[in-house]
Amino acid sequence: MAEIQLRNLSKRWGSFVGVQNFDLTIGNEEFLVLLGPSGCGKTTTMRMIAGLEDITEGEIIIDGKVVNDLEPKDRDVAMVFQSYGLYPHMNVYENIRFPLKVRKVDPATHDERVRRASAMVELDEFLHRKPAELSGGQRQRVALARAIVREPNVFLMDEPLSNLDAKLRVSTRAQIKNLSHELKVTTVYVTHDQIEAMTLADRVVVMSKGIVQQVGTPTDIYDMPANTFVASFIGSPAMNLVDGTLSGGTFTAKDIEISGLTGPDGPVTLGFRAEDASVSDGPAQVNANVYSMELLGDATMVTIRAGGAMLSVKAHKEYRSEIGDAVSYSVPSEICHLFDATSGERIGD
Ligand SMILES: Nc1ncnc2c1ncn2[C@@H]1O[C@H](COP(=O)(O)OP(=O)(O)OP(=O)(O)O)[C@@H](O)[C@H]1O
Repeated sequence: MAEIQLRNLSKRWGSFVGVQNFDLTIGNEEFLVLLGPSGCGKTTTMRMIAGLEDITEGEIIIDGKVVNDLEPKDRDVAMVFQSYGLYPHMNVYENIRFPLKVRKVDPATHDERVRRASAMVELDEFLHRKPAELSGGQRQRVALARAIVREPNVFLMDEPLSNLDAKLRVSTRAQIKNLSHELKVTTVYVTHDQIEAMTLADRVVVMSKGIVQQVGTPTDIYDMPANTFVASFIGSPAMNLVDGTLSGGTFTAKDIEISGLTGPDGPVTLGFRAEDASVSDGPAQVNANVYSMELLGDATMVTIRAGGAMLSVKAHKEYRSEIGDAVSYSVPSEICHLFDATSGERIGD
């Protein structure tokens, strides 16, 4: 159990900024996900917490103690990486036991601890196997068990699912969620996959170019993106964004007119989610021609080009039309988000 305080944390290599002024308290037992595109500074932040990367500026405080100068081994954090880092010559049992030996934990307790950790990730039947005799998912579970067996104060997980195929990723994700519920260990989890972030996190930190863009619960981030970067990074498909002009509460762009909005007159970016709008037979706010139509099984995604942007709406699964057909979208003002045209920052609630 641990609270982690990151106080104005920065990392620079020469003039290149990897992470800038990261300031956040991670609560005891919280599952925090660092989310962002490749190169945004997620791994660097995690490596600073682990003690694998020097800090240029700022402080890391774990349970009230500044750990900036502590060696990784003295920080009581366990890491799980995307490459499993298993020892090929050791069987599963010995791989899981290894951290206990290194840390000189009382040998009398090893067997019970290894068996408890391996049971948690359902590896009981594979203890005698070598890593080469395991599937990718099983190897990743050995890596998880090896972190669990230490009973650390903090788990740090860096894209632990990225080497697994899509199906295995979903089941292992559920297992991590279940484990974190059972173990109640403060966890920092790095991913570029927004679905992983949304499903696992108590809170998500969205990062871009070394800078924190928004911190919030998955619902906060989905429903109230702080800026156009977050809006376009979260959700599948991403939020529709279109540039236009707001005047007296009415947004206009080519083929689009939406009234009843609140915001200052002038250029703005309007956003709405595909599932919040609908294809309309009656009077509608967006009128254009179908650019593409994709059958998703549970819905039909209809995309048009309007206002210089591609805009998608989820229609009923039985909806059909042809490319080029005229189509209308109903986009009520209540589902719309407004962003400053220059800074991309959210306007109002
Ligand atoms: N030792 C280093 N020297 C110089 N630049 C570095 C070094 N390590 C990382 N960087 C740079 O810092 C930035 C952040 O890297 P980081 O690994 O934290 O990104 P990330 O968000 O984890 O990306 P990914 O998802 O690809 O792992 C990148 O632009 C990277 O090239």
